[in-house]
Amino acid sequence: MTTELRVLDPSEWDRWFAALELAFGGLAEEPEERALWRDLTECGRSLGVWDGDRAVGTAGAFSFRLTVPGGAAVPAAGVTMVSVAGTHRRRGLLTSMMRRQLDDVRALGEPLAVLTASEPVIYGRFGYGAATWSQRGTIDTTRVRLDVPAGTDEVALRMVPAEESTAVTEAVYARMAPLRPGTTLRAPGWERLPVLDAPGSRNGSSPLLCVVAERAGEVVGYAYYTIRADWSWAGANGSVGVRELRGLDPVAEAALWRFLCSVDLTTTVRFDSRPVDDAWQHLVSDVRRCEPTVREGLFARLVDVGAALEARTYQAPVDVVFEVADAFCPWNAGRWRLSGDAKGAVCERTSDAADLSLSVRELGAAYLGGTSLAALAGAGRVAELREGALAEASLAFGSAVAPWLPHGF
Ligand SMILES: CC(=O)SCCNC(=O)CCNC(=O)[C@H](O)C(C)(C)COP(=O)(O)OP(=O)(O)OC[C@H]1O[C@@H](n2cnc3c(N)ncnc32)[C@H](O)[C@@H]1OP(=O)(O)O
Repeated sequence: MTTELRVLDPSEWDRWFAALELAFGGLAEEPEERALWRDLTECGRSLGVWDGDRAVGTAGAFSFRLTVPGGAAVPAAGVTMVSVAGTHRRRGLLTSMMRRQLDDVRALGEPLAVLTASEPVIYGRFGYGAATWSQRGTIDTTRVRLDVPAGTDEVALRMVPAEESTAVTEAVYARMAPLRPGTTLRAPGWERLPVLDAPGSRNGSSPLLCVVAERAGEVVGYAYYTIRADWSWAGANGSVGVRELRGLDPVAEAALWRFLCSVDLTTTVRFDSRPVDDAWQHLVSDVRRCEPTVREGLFARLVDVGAALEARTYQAPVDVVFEVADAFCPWNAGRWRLSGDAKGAVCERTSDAADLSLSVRELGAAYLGGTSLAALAGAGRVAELREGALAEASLAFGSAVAPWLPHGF
């Protein structure tokens, strides 16, 4: 078998994307969604593996900026659209694309690469660690009350056609993006993602709906949602599905939750992706009944350990030497001294004795403050070589606001 790995030429996009669709189960994306991904694909940094004129491997990268603890927006490669044809799997094609991609990311000077995984087992070997967590739940609105804060009645709610909503909702998104680590800053074009609404993807739900929250004429939040009607002999049993909900302050957010929990003829509100520290858990009278469950969201990979660790701040003073193992990107391997606090940090090579030993995968997991170094040490994945260093670093790496990825890519 002879295959060629090369940068994607825009004229090859259809064949390249069809290979991706086949690897993901063979269903073609809805035309609206396909067009969006076509427009967003950065061909110059997308890779294809070709067997003759057949695409057998695909891997893309978006030029993101990602909020990190402290609020900086750090350049990050958003790894995406990865696939290998069933006829060519387990022969190292993925490994060859990951090799080329991480070399390219390094050459571009992006300190981070991030991705969401179809299967979490795939990417650890390439140095990616699970860095953010996401929560789903179902509020049974027939049994669960919402206790909203004072002032909620002063928030006015207005329905806006989803297709006309993005100027308003993106402005809210942009104001909130620096506040939560793990959030991508949305470049032009990405505003189409939250309002994708192909009829073929609705699965019996309504078209996408948008409600905007306002106080004294100012927009203070929004929610995108759908309604699925359902009737039984006992009456209406419909369900609200929350796609996005964002309030600039707690009262605005509570007003949106209250609205969604009181949609007529529905008995449940379902959501698939909320931060693990989200306020809804404290608004409801019975969180247990909402059956919250958590899973990993964004995986992070430090492509340049020094630059990445300097780009964020630390919530407590820290001065530790890491012994980093990184077989896939050996330029990161060795000892690094990190000295920092809430104002900034320096991370440089050192020959001093190591305080903590770990692989770059654990550093990626801990990087955004959503996975604790102490917890990783509890699983044997971080070794403490100086007493006290683990507690010091684990505290410093934490984040007052849980990191969270608000949308897929
Ligand atoms: C960011 C994203 O886009 S996530 C989307 C990922 N894509 C998919 O899930 C689509 C369906 N799957 C596929 O296309 C392929 O199976 C891929 C891309 C996951 C793997 O491609 P391959 O070319 O077969 O991987 P490759 O041969 O380089 O394997 C590298 C190693 O990973 C292991 N591996 C690869 N995929 C998997 C998997 N799904 N589960 C467990 N191990 C895996 C291989 O066994 C191999 O291990 P080894 O180094 O110990 O021998």
